[in-house]
Amino acid sequence: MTGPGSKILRLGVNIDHVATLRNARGGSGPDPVAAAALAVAAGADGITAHLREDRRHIRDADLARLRAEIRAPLNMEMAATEEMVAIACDLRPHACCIVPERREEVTTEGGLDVSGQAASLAPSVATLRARGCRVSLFIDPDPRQVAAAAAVGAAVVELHTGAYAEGVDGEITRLREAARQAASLGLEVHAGHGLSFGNVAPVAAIPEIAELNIGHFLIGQAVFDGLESVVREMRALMLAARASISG
Ligand SMILES: CC(=O)[C@@H](O)[C@H](O)COP(=O)(O)O
Ligand SMILES: NCC(=O)COP(=O)(O)O
Repeated sequence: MTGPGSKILRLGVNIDHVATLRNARGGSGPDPVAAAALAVAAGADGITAHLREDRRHIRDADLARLRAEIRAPLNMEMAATEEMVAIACDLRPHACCIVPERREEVTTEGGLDVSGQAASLAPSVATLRARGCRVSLFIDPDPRQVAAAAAVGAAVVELHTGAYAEGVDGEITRLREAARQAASLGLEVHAGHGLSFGNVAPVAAIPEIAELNIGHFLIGQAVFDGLESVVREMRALMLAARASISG
């Protein structure tokens, strides 16, 4: 098939908030690695896990088990700190997505300021690349940030969809334009944050986007429908939206 709708669209399932539930009681369940296995069995194309500096959800041992036990690409989200770069170099996940982190934040509130921190980010990107990781930068859909991501040597940008999910005016246009710009610079384009059954279609229909990473909604909805069912439904919605734009 040719045309814009023929491009690949993968679903990466973020299992962080299975670990949030586990950590609420300090025991071993629910197990985020078992959730990852179920998600993959239901059609997830990859697993995303964010090792926060404060270890509020995913822990080092979870990542080691995800790497050893899950037969799907692992996308490790991380801050660009010396500690995290060393862990990623040891773990060698398929991809490393560098995100901004503020210890007191409830969630990842915005994208990385790549243009303002290019000098400090470039060595981390180079180190991770040298270890064979595909480096992704989690950025707002801002033309300056897209250009800076290409300039520091990233292979991928993940566009932060949080403002879009909150209904900010004009955000879908910014996402479309940023995706087009990134693809024209040779970057692979991903997107994620705050996506749900109700808002995923317009983002999935952006032809340059190759991957969506979705977590909080899927884990929450799984309480009602089961994890396998919500992963299947999300993939179906994404692929239907993408098919709707094929020429
Ligand atoms: C970077 C990102 O968007 C995800 O990691 C998401 O933030 C889930 O983790 P938190 O809810 O801890 O931010
Ligand atoms: N990078 C975005 C991600 O992994 C999932 O974000 P969310 O769906 O948990 O908001």
